[in-house]
Amino acid sequence: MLGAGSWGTTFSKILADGGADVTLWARRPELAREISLAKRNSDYLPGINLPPSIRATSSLEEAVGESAFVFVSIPSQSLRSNLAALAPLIGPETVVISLMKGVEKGTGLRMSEVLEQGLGIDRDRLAVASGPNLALEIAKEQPTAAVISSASLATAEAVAKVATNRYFRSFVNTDVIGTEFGGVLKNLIAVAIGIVDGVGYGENTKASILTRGLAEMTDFAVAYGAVPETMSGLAGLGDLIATSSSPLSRNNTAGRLLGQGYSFTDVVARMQQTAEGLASVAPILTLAAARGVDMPIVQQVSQVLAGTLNPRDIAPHLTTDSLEPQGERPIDGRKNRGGPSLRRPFQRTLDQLRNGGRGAGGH
Ligand SMILES: NC(=O)C1=CN([C@@H]2O[C@H](COP(=O)(O)OP(=O)(O)OC[C@H]3O[C@@H](n4cnc5c(N)ncnc54)[C@H](OP(=O)(O)O)[C@@H]3O)[C@@H](O)[C@H]2O)C=CC1
Ligand SMILES: O=C(CO)COP(=O)(O)O
Repeated sequence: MLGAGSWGTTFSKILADGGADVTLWARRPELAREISLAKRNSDYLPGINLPPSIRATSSLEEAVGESAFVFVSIPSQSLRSNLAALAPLIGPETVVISLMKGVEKGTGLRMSEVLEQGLGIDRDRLAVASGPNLALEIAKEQPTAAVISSASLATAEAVAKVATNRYFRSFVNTDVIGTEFGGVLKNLIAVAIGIVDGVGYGENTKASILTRGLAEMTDFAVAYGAVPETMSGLAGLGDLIATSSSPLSRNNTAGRLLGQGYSFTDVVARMQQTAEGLASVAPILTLAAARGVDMPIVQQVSQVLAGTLNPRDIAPHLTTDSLEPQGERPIDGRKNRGGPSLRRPFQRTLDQLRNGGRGAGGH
């Protein structure tokens, strides 16, 4: 496991409790020592006892060793700078799994794409893990599910097998794009929910943003090739609910501080852990513009971050001039407007009545 923050350490516990032999890489030798000797990570998981079998080291070479699986859990924006040192250590059969939920600033690449580029390994040996996975709850062994996704189903299944234990269950899919974007996009909606929470707005506002946020996430992910159903699964809706409703979420917390009137600079200074959503807003809006996807919620989050929109005025679900229920539709990626799911059958019935039962347009 590369990265001894809250998620890397918790995921190491998941793996060790499932019977795997785990070595954790912490870039600070003193943290590696604490984990190895005291079986504690007091910086990131205070009060949690780690499995006795977990070892930690500050040597990347020692951590990777002959491992069959290399999990990566560091902040997204720092991934690329670590790959030059990692690439020569990865064996020809090693499977590399991203636990990260961000896109790279500047390139807009997903983490599995950065890994593919930087390590030069085949997609079939890459996987991503995502889902409603607040680290501290899992570290306390509260029952949780996740999704492991890979272009190769066999790879996803092999990873899911090691990432399953008595309190943690991994499901599989092959929709890497949807699984990965689900984890990125829900962070942005969780920031928006945090903002309105910080302002003091209530459940109607939050439910409106949550619901419209899911539609926005689905439009974006489908435009980039995701399977729509992934957004209504653990990596989409599941993670959106967990992250938007928990004070444990750093993205939600960052949003709440913004809603309380702190500036972006103040929020970053106050956050002791990674809030990925803050760095992903700009690249996601660039990607959305490139495919013509409308993202009013993420747009307004970006304006609050820039200080150009007062958090009290955030109402992204009200920013349309049209009275049509824009984009309102079942979570299947198709809009109702002119779409077949709701309007067509009703239209046909009216036309049939008008035409004496001969159907729309006389057909
Ligand atoms: N925490 C959670 O509940 C979950 C987090 N995730 C994702 O996991 C990823 C990691 O997050 P998380 O563990 O929470 O973050 P934390 O802030 O808790 O930990 C970050 C870790 O990365 C290390 N790190 C920071 N900068 C660098 C760098 N430049 N090079 C190498 N290592 C670095 C830190 O080391 P140091 O201590 O020395 O600074 C620390 O070990 C994120 O993408 C997040 O979205 C996914 C699911 C759940
Ligand atoms: O990804 C997470 C839960 O699934 C963790 O969310 P935060 O990064 O907002 O804490």
